[in-house]
Amino acid sequence: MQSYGFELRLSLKFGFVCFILIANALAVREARSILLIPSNMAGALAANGDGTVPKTPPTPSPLRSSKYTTTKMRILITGGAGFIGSHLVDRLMEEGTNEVIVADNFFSGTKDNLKRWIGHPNFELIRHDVTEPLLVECDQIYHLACPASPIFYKYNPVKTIKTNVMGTLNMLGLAKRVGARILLTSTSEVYGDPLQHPQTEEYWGNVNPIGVRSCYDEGKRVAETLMFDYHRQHGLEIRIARIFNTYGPRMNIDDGRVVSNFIAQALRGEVMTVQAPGTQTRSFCYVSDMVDGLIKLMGGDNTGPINIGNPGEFTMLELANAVKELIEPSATYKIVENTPDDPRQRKPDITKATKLLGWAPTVSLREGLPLMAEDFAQRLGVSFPLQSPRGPFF
Ligand SMILES: NC(=O)c1ccc[n+]([C@@H]2O[C@H](COP(=O)([O-])OP(=O)(O)OC[C@H]3O[C@@H](n4cnc5c(N)ncnc54)[C@H](O)[C@@H]3O)[C@@H](O)[C@H]2O)c1
Ligand SMILES: O=c1ccn([C@@H]2O[C@H](COP(=O)(O)OP(=O)(O)O[C@H]3OC[C@@H](O)[C@H](O)[C@H]3O)[C@@H](O)[C@H]2O)c(=O)[nH]1
Repeated sequence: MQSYGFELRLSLKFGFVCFILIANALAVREARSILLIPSNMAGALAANGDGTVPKTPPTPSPLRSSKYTTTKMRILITGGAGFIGSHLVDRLMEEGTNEVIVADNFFSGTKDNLKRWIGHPNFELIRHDVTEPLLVECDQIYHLACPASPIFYKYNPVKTIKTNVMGTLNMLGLAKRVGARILLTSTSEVYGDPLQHPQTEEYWGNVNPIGVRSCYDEGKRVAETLMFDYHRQHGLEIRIARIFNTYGPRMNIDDGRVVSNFIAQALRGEVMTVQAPGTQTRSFCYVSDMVDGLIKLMGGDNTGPINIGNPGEFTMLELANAVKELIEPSATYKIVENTPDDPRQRKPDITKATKLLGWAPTVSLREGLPLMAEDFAQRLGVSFPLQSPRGPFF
């Protein structure tokens, strides 16, 4: 009897130990299943690496895939009546395979910049403010609408930030609706007064959030944020160009930017206004190089942001001397007061543009300045003998 009791106690103990072990194993597996990522998700998270699951892009209009109706590429350019935009229109229209639609409110652009194309069967011009929604069937959107000159964007700062935020939201909504690829012309100003020099796209910037330039600098930063949020959330095909200072024919003569100011002042026989200290630097990209870069970015596979600019860096005093030498030898300059928050230095690192887009600027300052001066002279009704460039200036 005693041995029977012993055996019973032993088997009860053994059973209890087994129960504990099994319960423990189940608890551990349950805990792990809560923590472990389900296998079907693992790939997705790995794909984005940021916890979001990639979305398929919105479907384009059925016309895009129609077999019998051959449509041209329908390209919307907001801000297409402006300086860069009108050169982009020229290039896309000259390709002959596109239908181009410009939406512009003519705040800083003019119809005059587009007179060559008005009435052309593949061209349409709409007077439209992008802070209001726009419904247009299209395949690509170049979103350039925003005043670029500090004089213009500081004129109505609230409107400038509305244009950058609401305007970009409206264009992203349109792109999502019609399944269009959208390119934003952002700016080197997203780096603010850079502490990194030259600036790479990984640099987060040094921007004053409440200054007189913030409507533009922060507006463009928010525009970039919105572009990436639509990309991550809706799978939109986005492209972001961070454009550095660009110059060339068709800039507003009274635009207030440094190259247009110096050339107009020299041609008019006025003293060039070098804003203090004059040792601050910029890098200038000729407009035809800029347009090449934008088209390559839109046609490529990289979302960006990608710096597009000319790494040739020089001070404002050097620029004034270049205008004196190349445009008007009798020109003189004076140092005048600068505006708040003016960046002290700016120079693009264009490694990504070169490697990913196969792009690099081709027009030197020495070649570009006279071409711009010839355009200004003709528009100002003054004579300007175009001197042949005497070798690369920078
Ligand atoms: N030129 C540069 O050095 C430079 C540098 C960096 C970034 N960018 C960017 O490139 C783009 C074009 O610059 P740009 O030099 O041709 O300037 P721009 O002022 O000549 O052209 C801007 C165009 O947008 C239009 N526009 C402005 N607000 C609008 C609105 N709310 N709705 C519709 N149209 C509107 C203007 O009328 C103008 O035609 C801008 O987005 C600018 O921020 C330019
Ligand atoms: O008459 C002038 C005008 C400007 N300047 C100086 O020239 C430098 C460049 O000023 P600009 O107004 O031409 O242009 P910014 O560099 O301020 O902005 C420019 O580049 C960034 C883009 O996003 C902007 O759209 C473009 O305007 C500044 O240091 C300014 O102080 C002068 O010395 N004299």
